[in-house]
Amino acid sequence: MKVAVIGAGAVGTAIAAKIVERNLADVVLVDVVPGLAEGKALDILHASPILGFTRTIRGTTELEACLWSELVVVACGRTRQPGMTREELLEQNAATIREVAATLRAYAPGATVLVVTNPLDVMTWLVAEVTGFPRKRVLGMAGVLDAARLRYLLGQELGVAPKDVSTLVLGSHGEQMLPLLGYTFVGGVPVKEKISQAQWDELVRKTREAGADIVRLLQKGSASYAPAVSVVEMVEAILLDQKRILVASVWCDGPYGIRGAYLGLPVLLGREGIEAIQELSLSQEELLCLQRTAKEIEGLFAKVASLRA
Ligand SMILES: NC(=O)c1ccc[n+]([C@@H]2O[C@H](COP(=O)([O-])OP(=O)(O)OC[C@H]3O[C@@H](n4cnc5c(N)ncnc54)[C@H](O)[C@@H]3O)[C@@H](O)[C@H]2O)c1
Repeated sequence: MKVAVIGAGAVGTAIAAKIVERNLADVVLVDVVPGLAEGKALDILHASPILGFTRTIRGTTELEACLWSELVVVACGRTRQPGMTREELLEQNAATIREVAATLRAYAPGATVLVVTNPLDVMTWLVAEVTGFPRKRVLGMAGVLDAARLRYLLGQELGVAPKDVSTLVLGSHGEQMLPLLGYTFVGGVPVKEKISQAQWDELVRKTREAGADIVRLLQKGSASYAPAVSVVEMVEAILLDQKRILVASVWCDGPYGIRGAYLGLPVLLGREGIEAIQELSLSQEELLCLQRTAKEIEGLFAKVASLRA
């Protein structure tokens, strides 16, 4: 099994390391900076005697090395600077993603592509547009991370292990993310029975700002460890055909009254990529929020398309 990880920065390198550590697949790590991916790959391989993994990893500057990969993780491009929104990365990252996607179309035509690059939903759409791959094979990671951040915060608030908190965060990876109070449970008990609306609102605010808080603290670069772990959760679900139900940025053309947008929805994830979109029962307000978000993301598609003209 071969996985290509494009971008040997903070996120891409952590993803590559976790894939081989878990013996999920052999990895090709690609970066445009000479020596970077090769150096990172060697560093990871030197851990193999201690961690006991047997999968290999190779670093290269050649995008063509993704040849016949079954899964490609796209984690290249710019990160936010303090004070920036993810959307402000659109122009710079669109050019990079176009180039990468054109290579994938030629060299990895059977691959499932998992996008990490921001702004997430629109970059995922761009990969689908340029590759022309069936849309069930092009998806993005954000909802797993946003839910993990909310689960952590709820665990802290209630003094329980974050692992025992479950939740769903739909919509976009940004200001418009939609955490679902009615689908949030602590040890199987609805969280509504444990916290007030004001507490919930505050935790949602902190979740929305979690990425920006890390950017501000780091001053250079953005979150990488939890994003990488979130991506590998999805990689595992795909490679091992686990039929997990996870939130991914996916092409929605009908469900939730949304026609023609990439945004975060719960899906059944397996070897075929997106095997189904789960339709949840939402309040009128939640549904409207999701539909409004889809419209905003569609606006970004148009903006990317105009950049090309
Ligand atoms: N979806 C999410 O939840 C999420 C979370 C964290 C980061 N991100 C995004 O992931 C991206 C990567 O983040 P990072 O922290 O690893 O950034 P980074 O700056 O550490 O690494 C990015 C790497 O991409 C490489 N690159 C640029 N153009 C390339 C190309 N054409 N081919 C191959 N490599 C290329 C750069 O040389 C660099 O090494 C950013 O856009 C960031 O905003 C998304």
